[in-house]
Amino acid sequence: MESKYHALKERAWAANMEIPRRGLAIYTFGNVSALDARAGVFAIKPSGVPYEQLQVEHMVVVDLEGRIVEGTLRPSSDTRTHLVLYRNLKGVGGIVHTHSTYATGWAQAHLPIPIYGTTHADHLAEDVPCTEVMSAEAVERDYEMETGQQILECFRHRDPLHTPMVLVAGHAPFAWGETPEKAVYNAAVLEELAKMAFITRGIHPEAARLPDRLVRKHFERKHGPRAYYGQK
Ligand SMILES: O=C(CO)[C@@H](O)[C@@H](O)COP(=O)(O)O
Repeated sequence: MESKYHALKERAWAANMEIPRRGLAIYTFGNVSALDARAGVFAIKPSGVPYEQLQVEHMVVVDLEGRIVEGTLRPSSDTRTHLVLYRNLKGVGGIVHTHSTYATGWAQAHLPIPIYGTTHADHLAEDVPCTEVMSAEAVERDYEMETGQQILECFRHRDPLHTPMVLVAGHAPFAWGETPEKAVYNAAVLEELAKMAFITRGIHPEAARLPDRLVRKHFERKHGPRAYYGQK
């Protein structure tokens, strides 16, 4: 008999299949989840399953208490990070974690991605934030939950739906969106912005950020007039 979560699992599976298709991860690096807010569950990629072997029935369904509701495989090792974000970021329907090369490079350097140009401003009106480096105590407590808390700390004064991405210092990027498809789109945009910024800084180490007036112009052209620019 078909699972009552088949549609959710299929949507999460399809979003995961976009990750290697967009060159955002190899083998098992990363994971995508999709939320069914009404049912109070999300479907997430199982841990350690290579994308090319992934099937819809492999997807694991987890409730917002972190309990496995359906699935025979172990959910992604990042499940508790997804859980923290779903519980606290209202309006988020899909979350992506990858180890995409350039964004991971900036995360490993513990640096936000500066807004150097209009390509960046078309998507965000601020630097891509990077979390603080996690303390040894937090690592020992619960690395995945603490990673989620570190991300929330970055968004204490930011609107997560206007800056739907973050670099986890020493680790790699997370991105999200109102839908899993939008979350994958944001993860792909993040990687492209990271690559462009890396090249810009390589050409000119002292490259200047885009002036605010141009940031505002490009962000408004895409998103309409807003009272904020990444800030709550
Ligand atoms: O970030 C990491 C490891 O650093 C994980 O996302 C990556 O290895 C994928 O793990 P899962 O296969 O989802 O458990």
